[in-house]
Amino acid sequence: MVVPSPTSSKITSNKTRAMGIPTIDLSMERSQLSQTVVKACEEYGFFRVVNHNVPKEVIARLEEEGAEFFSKPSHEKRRAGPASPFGYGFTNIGPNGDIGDLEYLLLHANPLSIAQISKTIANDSTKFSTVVKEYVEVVKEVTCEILDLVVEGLGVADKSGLSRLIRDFDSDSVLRMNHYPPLKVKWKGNKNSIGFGAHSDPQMLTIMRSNDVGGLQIYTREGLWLPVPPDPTNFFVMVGDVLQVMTNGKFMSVRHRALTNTSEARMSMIYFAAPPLDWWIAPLPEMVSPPENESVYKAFTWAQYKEATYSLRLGDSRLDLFRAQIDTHLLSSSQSQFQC
Ligand SMILES: C=C1C[C@]23C[C@@]1(O)CC[C@H]2[C@@]12CC[C@H](O)[C@@](C)(C(=O)O1)[C@H]2[C@@H]3C(=O)O
Ligand SMILES: O=C(O)CCC(=O)C(=O)O
Ligand SMILES: [Fe+2]
Repeated sequence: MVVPSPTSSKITSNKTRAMGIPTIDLSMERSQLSQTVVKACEEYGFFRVVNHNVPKEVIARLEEEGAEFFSKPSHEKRRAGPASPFGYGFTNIGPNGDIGDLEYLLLHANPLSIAQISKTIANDSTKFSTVVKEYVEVVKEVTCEILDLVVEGLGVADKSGLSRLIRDFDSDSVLRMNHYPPLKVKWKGNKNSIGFGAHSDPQMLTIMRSNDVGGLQIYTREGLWLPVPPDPTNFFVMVGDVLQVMTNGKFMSVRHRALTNTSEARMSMIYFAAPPLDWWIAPLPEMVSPPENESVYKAFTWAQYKEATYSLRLGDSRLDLFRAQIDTHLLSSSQSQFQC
């Protein structure tokens, strides 16, 4: 069932409804669950997941490894950088001049890559690598369960068509740990800064959690930035650009950003589920039938989409470049108004 989060007001009208954060209880009866997941993806592109069965020890172990790494002196952390794209990064986000008040670790989710990069990150690289792999495995399962529910709710014939891409050994999924230190300068009143600027995630689905410090905001269809109350024991799920294309625009990737907190450090861990690089992305057959439901997007590989993503700024709207009929005005306005 889509229900308001405990911190949001009771859903009563269309206006207040938009203000709530939908919560999906994974222990619910399956047919109802799949419909609810589809509804949340369609209406918000964002929801909280509870009763996910991920052992809290797995989360705690990664949290501990992250905290240990980020507490090291800068010169030690820099040995794991620069993030191009994988490794340790700070202030710079991506290759095109985007900046934010954060430091991060960006890792490919493939077990061999994790083992390799861990050597540059931790003194006990075997422990670090084991903890990261364990987290990736459990969060991948949650992702696949959600994707199977999506497929079921949409009435797609190939029941594991989406999750198979994420389970594939060559899946291009990544794991990111962001650390937002508290502001050094204390302002009168509350003055937050931008930790991670507004954007949508390019992949299929994003599964994130953070410690008990707020900062994440999502951009609602009503044009408001909605703060997401932190929930360290549960996950937040976001529709990414690839799922928008695969559903032919029925789902829309959600814009979001992270603000820093003035007094407390925030740490988030985010799994971005992506298909293999050579996978062709196009609307699912059921999303373009009957035939008058034409595809809104051209087909492209994930590698092509990534290339476009990395050639643009964080807040730019890359999907416009892959529309079946490109409006010339969209080409020039793919430089987004959402930069901040
Ligand atoms: C500025 C950039 C960083 C980013 C690649 C990009 O060129 C545009 C998208 C950014 C993003 C956002 C979601 C994920 O955090 C990320 C890893 C991704 O796949 O796309 C980052 C990229 C990055 O930090 O490398
Ligand atoms: O750290 C966060 O809460 C959000 C970061 C984010 O959106 C990203 O890394 O893509
Ligand atoms: Fe993001």
